[in-house]
Amino acid sequence: MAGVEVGIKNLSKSFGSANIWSDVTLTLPAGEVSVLLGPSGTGKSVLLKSIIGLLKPEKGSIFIHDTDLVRCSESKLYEIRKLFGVLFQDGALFGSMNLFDNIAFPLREHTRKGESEISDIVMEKLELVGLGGAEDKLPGEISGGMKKRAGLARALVLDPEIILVDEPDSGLDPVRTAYLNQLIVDLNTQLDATILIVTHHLGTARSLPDNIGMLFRKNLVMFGPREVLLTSEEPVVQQFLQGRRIGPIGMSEEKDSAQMEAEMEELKKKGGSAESEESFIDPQLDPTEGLGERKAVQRRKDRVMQVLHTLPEKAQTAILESLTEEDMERYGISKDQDRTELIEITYNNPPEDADPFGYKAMQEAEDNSMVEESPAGEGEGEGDKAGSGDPDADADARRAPPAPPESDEPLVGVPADEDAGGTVVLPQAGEHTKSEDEKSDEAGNAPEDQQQSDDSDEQQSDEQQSDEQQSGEQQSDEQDQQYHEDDAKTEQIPTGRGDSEQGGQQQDQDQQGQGGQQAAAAGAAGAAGAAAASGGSDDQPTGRHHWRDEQYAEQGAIGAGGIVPMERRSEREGGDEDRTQQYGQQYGGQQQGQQRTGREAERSGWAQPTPGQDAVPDPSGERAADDAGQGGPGDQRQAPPAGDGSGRPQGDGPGHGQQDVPRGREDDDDGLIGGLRRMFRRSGS
Ligand SMILES: Nc1ncnc2c1ncn2[C@@H]1O[C@H](COP(=O)(O)OP(=O)(O)OP(=O)(O)O)[C@@H](O)[C@H]1O
Repeated sequence: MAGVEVGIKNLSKSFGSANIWSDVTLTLPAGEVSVLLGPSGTGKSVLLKSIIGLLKPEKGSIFIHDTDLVRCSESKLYEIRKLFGVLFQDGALFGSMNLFDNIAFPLREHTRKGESEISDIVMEKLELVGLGGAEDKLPGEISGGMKKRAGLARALVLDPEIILVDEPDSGLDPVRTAYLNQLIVDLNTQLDATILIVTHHLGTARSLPDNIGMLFRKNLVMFGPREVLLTSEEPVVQQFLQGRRIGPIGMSEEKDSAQMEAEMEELKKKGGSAESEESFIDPQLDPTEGLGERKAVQRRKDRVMQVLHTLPEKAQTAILESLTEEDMERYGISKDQDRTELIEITYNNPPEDADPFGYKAMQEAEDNSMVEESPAGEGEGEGDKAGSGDPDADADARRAPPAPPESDEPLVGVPADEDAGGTVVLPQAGEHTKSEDEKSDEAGNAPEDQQQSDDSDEQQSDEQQSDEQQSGEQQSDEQDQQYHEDDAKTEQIPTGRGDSEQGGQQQDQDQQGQGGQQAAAAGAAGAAGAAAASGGSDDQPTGRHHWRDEQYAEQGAIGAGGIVPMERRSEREGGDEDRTQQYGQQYGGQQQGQQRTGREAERSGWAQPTPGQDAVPDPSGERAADDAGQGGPGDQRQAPPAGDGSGRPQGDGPGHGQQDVPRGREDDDDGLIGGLRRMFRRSGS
């Protein structure tokens, strides 16, 4: 069983007036490993927390199966979270529990397994991460690297289908990092889980993932197959991947154009060159011998071959060169076919059935979410009062019809700034300075807001800790009530089981200097979770809702949820098949009549030129808008979502997560692989 696809569309997140990122659109392909890069403070962790619903973006959608996490009810969110395993930056271990109990915690909380079974699972996971024999140690007695591995073991204990890992390699020595990376590849091989890793480690970024994305200047600069980023000519991507000082990224995230030009001049005077080193592609890590093949490899190849025509030439060349003889046979490419000619062919005759960006699927899901998830009883969407933390208000809100959208707000599921959404374009050096000023002016706030928000982190964490103390008593009662509101899973969860006590104990440990950072990580997630749950501002946690903080912190920090009962799993799988069929129907001819030009690539952020054009970014989106002939930058009616390059689920493929069979049918010329074959055969003859 493959992991679950995560579709993110036009997502925007701000804290107060400080925008963190806007219009982030990408797909984490089912069962593949993706890495998210970006300078410090660009909001990578915020994105991770948004994906598990610990933070609530103000715009956009996050689709898992057919549920939009941004708008779904709390109980639905709780359910979906069970699919996740999360490792936060500092492991977020309970300082007062030994490693065994830390790792056993989610099993004890969310399953009915007996102690002997729990013990087997815990020991197996400890062995897996190389911590066999350390089960009796307290977090305060082990190294940072061991804490990370223990956190990973805990994230894995419920066999998650989506694994989010925030900087697994920070503070680790290079050898341990290499081991950890190998472990992640092996896990992906064994679990076939969808994995997203935030990292600053270039070796990890180059050798581990199937896909790479990068956040910069409040945008997702790119997201796509690894070959695209690793061969990219975008200055910011090159600078980051080569770890150079010269380039758009400065000490405080970015430089203005004047500073950059001055640096270039200086460099030239010294006889240096501003040209970057030749980009190169490291081989991807293979699973440890004996584990078998990583299923994601073939799935990814199939997917990438369908979007080949949208990728920059260098990436296409790299992908074509990586094909084995078997692959060439699979896609109907003859051995003596010229690579340049192949690129021309894919460009001019893209596979007929491919819907590489899955825009329609997300649109459809959004429409469905308007119809299915808005009614009373679910309590989501704009004006959602359910989840406020007040059981009476929640009950009222669930009974009440959905509030009509405010005039300047989007309809549920439809981005307000449709014309500006979706396109990831790389702002030019200096442009950001201007737009930031403009934004600040518009909001009536100085750019220092961002700094203030940085500063508020610590303060928030302190406030939260004191909230934790105050809200301990209140927690048990309210938590009981909340759990009773949730459906069948209530039975699985022992209510109010000393959680506040654990929070208190952890804090004690922190005050003793043991695991302070862990608590901060868990606390931040919890604070955000509380706000997300209340549907209110997520940057100002209140004591009143604080019992939720701990609940969310646990869910977030400790594997993000409970085990999915078998009957629910089958429900989900069944539902998924239906959806796969639905996608198949949707896409059955959806793209056929659609014009496929360089516009798609251009819109996708790869800066792929139309023939005869230079590969220059289109920062304003004007050229793209011209091409589209209507709308503004990011006109979703014409353009696919930005740069995901991931290929949303296709009719007969595993893209939607539950089928192990390779995408496309092999024995005839139908399906997507058939389309690829026809395309190449046309050219080969
Ligand atoms: N709960 C919060 N309230 C207010 N601001 C926040 C909150 N969480 C994060 N931020 C702000 O969001 C911005 C992005 O933070 P984030 O931790 O996501 O960055 P990052 O890219 O992960 O950085 P790093 O690589 O250094 O870990 C920062 O300016 C941070 O101060």
